[in-house]
Amino acid sequence: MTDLLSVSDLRKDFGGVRAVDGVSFTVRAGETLGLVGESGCGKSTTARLVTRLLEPTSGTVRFDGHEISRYSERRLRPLRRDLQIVFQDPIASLNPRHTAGTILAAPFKIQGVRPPGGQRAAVADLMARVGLNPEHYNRYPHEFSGGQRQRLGIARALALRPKLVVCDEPVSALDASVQAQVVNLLADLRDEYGLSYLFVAHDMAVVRHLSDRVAVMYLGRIVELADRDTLYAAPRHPYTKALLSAVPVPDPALRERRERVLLRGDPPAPGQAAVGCRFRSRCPRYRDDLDDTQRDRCATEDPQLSDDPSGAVACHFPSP
Ligand SMILES: Nc1ncnc2c1ncn2[C@@H]1O[C@H](COP(=O)(O)OP(=O)(O)OP(=O)(O)O)[C@@H](O)[C@H]1O
Repeated sequence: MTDLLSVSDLRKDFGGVRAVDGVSFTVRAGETLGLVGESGCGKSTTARLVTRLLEPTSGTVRFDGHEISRYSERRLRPLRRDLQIVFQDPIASLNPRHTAGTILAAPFKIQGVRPPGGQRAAVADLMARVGLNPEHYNRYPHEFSGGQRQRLGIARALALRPKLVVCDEPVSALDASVQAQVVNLLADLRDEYGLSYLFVAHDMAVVRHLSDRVAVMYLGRIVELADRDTLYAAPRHPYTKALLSAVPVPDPALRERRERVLLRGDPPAPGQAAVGCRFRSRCPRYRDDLDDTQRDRCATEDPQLSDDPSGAVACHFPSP
């Protein structure tokens, strides 16, 4: 599989805050890479850097053969056809004064694309494909429910059949029952159109459902990256373990068996904890399992993401 997106040592500073601090990953053609972590870890910033809604402080973003990290808006425009984003909050990302029809016709207009059967028919097709009633063509965003608005946001992203869709917390603003429907829609559309996703979310269960591989982010860095099944069955980084232990398990029998890892303390502010492992202030392993010599290593040496074929982990003492 070829890499559609390749991100290397990406950094973004906002004033003194280093929101993204040396992130590297790839998304292969046809693949879904999940990017998961707590609020504030830099997921949204990464999504915006990759889609070049933000310009990186340093590092590179290579999309479909183009190194776009310094591209001007004019040079980006033709590539935007193939590189789309779905936002968390469809209310904020849809113009309240435009009808569904106008919103969905915009991508064709902006790119100067004339769909074979005409624009109106193309928009009606799109609406039907994402489960919206094409008769609601003249409705405004506020006349749709939250889930329907997100379907509209997805339809807009898919209008020009992109290669990569960056989904930035696409279901976290929705009710649980609606979340599952939208996640299933994203899965169906991916299979039908052969899409690749960078799927950004804080919810481990949602990420598991869609991803082929998963990257776990903590304070601006990727701390673990592995195949989905490997990561969920045998997490190696103490932070990944903690995130997984917080996933609700519906079956009480399973709940009994699972060891709970409690994270104590707040994460340090981004940009701080520059010396040593940035997770150690909350790390249950550091606190309970390591001897003084081992702890000293965590306190002085910044763990780098290993390049292990079975999965990469940025920890000096990962679980086997
Ligand atoms: N435009 C900005 N100006 C200043 N600081 C910012 C800006 N955008 C993000 N940050 C800071 O960068 C850090 C990472 O934010 P980001 O939104 O990328 O995290 P996140 O993991 O997506 O969290 P959330 O899920 O809450 O959006 C945070 O400390 C945030 O306050």
